[in-house]
Amino acid sequence: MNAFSYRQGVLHAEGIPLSAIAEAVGTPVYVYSRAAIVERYRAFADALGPNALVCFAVKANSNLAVLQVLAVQGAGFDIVSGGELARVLRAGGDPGKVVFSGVGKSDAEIRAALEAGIFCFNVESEAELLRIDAIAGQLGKIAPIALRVNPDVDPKTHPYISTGLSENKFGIPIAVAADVYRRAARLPHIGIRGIACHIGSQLLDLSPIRDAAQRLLLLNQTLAGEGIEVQHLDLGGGVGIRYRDEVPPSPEDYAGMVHAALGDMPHARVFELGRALVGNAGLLLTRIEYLKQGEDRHFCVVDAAMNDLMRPTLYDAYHDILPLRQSDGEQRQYDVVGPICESGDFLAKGRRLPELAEGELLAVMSAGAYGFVMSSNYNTRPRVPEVMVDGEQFHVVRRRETLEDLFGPEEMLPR
Ligand SMILES: Cc1ncc(COP(=O)(O)O)c(C=O)c1O
Ligand SMILES: N[C@@H](CCCC[NH3+])C(=O)O
Repeated sequence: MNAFSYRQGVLHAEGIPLSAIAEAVGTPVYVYSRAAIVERYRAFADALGPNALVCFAVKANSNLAVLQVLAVQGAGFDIVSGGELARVLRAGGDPGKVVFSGVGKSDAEIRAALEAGIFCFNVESEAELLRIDAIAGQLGKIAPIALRVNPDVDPKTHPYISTGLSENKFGIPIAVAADVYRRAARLPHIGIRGIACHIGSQLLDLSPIRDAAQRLLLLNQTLAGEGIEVQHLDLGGGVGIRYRDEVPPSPEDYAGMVHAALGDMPHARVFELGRALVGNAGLLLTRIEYLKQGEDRHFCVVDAAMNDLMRPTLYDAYHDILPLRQSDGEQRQYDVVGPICESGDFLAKGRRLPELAEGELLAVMSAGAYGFVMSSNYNTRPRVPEVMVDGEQFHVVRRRETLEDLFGPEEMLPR
């Protein structure tokens, strides 16, 4: 399905013209499609089969309504902080389906996860393993763990979002992983459950994940030979989406790769998909404030900025920009920029668009993942609202911040 499409020349989110949302809620605003999220989750979960636990990587979009939609479908969750754990619990997610990744888990976060009864800690260093063992001991619990190994494969993606190379801070080098497992097996409050990895994000080629899976299998063989049995293999996330003209793997391609790599190993399979589930289920709606003629280019100044959507400036990422009204009129090249005082504040550069007018609405596409969650209050700009469309209806699932939300009396020194 296409959550966002032109109907009679007007861009809709499911059954609602986007202009109706802008009128009711104002701009900028993030708009998500419930049906699109459900469809993507179902496609992956069904293709991967009953032996799979598909965990949504909460970092991609932590809006409670998004988590709630996925929880109702039976999704698990991949979290990287106590804050994300709290969100999953608030949204009705099952703690028994939560995996906890991240290189810097604090005492308080480890304790909260043990108390909630999560499925598994993906442990990223030996020091962390010892700390989890000690805290589990204090609580009288056995902590379920997998080691997140760093398989040292090149995911062939943007260097900022690659995580599985030896130069990256993530995971335990695969060469020493067996040793750490041996030590883990002797710790009194650690229960070894799995082997995990995650090599990077926005992967368009599945062969690096297959290579990583093969390295996990070799490690599993070594461990099994010594009587250390794991019950699950966690291949992480990272499946890419189409932003422009990429051809990302389909859920069936992905499931096929997993089957080819793991064959009929009896182990449960865990996945940590973020972007692939929600990236194209969201957009950022913005209004044109001014059109401005530079010496050699047209600037289109919109009311959304790099603080609302950071990906273009941070990764030079491409996001399609669609005018709300379809037009086959003459095109021009625009730099679509925001109001922030940084030259890096752009949403698109040199983009061909039909001739634009002040006050017009634009949709910045593929903004459902790593959009709102990476926003900030830079330039004292309130965070924008989030809306969930459901057929012919929509719900405001996070209101726009007010200036009162942004500064409190505690900021002032005593007079
Ligand atoms: C440990 C871990 N799991 C899962 C993900 C989700 O990645 P993606 O949104 O690319 O599926 C990430 C982010 O790259 C991650 O760091
Ligand atoms: N924030 C990145 C993805 C990072 C993935 C987290 N490990 C993006 O927008 O593409």
